Amino acid sequence: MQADILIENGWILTMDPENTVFEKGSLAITGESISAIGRAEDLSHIRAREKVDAGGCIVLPGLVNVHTHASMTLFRGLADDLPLMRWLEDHIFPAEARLTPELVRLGAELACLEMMASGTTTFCDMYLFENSVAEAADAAGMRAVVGEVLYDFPSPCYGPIEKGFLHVEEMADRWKDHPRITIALKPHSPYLCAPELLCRAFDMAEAHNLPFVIHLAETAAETETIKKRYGRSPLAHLADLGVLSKRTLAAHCVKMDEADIALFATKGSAVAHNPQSNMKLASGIAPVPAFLKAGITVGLGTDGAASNNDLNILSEMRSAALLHKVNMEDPTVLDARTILRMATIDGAKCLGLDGITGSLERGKQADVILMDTGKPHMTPLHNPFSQVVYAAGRNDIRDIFVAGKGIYRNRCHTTLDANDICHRVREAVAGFHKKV
Ligand SMILES: CSC[C@H]1O[C@@H](n2cnc3c(O)ncnc32)[C@H](O)[C@@H]1O
Ligand SMILES: [Zn+2]
Repeated sequence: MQADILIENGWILTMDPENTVFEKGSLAITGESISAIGRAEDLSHIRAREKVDAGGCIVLPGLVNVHTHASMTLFRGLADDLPLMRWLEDHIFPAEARLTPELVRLGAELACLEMMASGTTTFCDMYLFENSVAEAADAAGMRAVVGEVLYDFPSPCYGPIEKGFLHVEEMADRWKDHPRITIALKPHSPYLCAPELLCRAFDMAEAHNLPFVIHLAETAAETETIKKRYGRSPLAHLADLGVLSKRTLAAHCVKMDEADIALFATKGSAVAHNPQSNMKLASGIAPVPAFLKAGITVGLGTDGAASNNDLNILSEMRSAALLHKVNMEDPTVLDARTILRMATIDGAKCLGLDGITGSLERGKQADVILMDTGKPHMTPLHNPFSQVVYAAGRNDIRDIFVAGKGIYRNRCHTTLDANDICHRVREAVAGFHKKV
């Protein structure tokens, strides 16, 4: 058999339904896909254009960041240590009024650099001027689910909401045949979107068979507002409107009680859990163990870099594991395997992409990362799941492949010019500050 790339002798965590592990395994890539995977000795007959020595590496599916606002890298550190509403209304919304498609593209490129260097191959983004984010993801060689944010007030991107729906139609048409970019419907939240907007966005998602992504139940203030306005919890309000289904991904879900969770589980919707953003904005702790018990799919997100302040899913995994253990006073909740599934195959499920990514299986897209285990903090290596979740840092990521293409090799970006982008961001942000 002839392959394009053969990754040899790595400790492979497939994240397939059985959590199959090959302690000394190989993985062959032909074109965009995984053409063989198994024990190294069983695949030694495979010839390849390029052989990649993964000795001393853990080989994993690319990580999936199910909730971010990539271009908010531009606002990293602009305003910290504030609750959500003051942070948004006093600092972030005024800064965002000055955004342009060019700035959003630059911020997204910076985000892609950071995400790739920390093992992320797929991300789900909601922001303004999202065509620019899709272009950045495309140039980076990453996989992305992108959607223009919709809300009741005029957007700096499309103006009034009527034009917003037209804009989303155009985006869906522009990117419909792209192999790595998916468009989604992304109304901001129940508190910034009227029921008519939510229903229309959901109907459009149904008509185009696209994901429907929304912020939900992020804070106590949101619950209070929605209860006052509609007489029910944010979750019950969305259920009433009929916008919860298998295509719905709800970000945060911090303020959900037992009744909300039971109702949510019947809809087959998924949760994007953002532990670091929720901790930093002091929003609260999402009841993730209860979600899992109810059979709800949960993926991990960073949220934007202005409320985190990085885009590192590896550290998000560790935070999620530790947060829920201490919250439940139970060290057995969210074990390392469960956490790694949330950051890989369950993340892919949240985005409707589990048929093509999220695990290393023959026929799936070759979205693969190699993690170096040679450094002192990674030594010794008793259990690779534990090592990835509790010990690894982003500097341990050595190589990344998306759809069979090496987009980060030997800790160097191959698709984007990191020095140039960082330089341009510094310049753009200096000018931006002067205008504020
Ligand atoms: C998400 S794009 C639209 C809008 O939402 C703002 N935003 C960023 N982070 C959050 C969050 O955690 N909850 C609610 N809204 C958020 C972003 O700055 C954009 O203006
Ligand atoms: Zn968000």
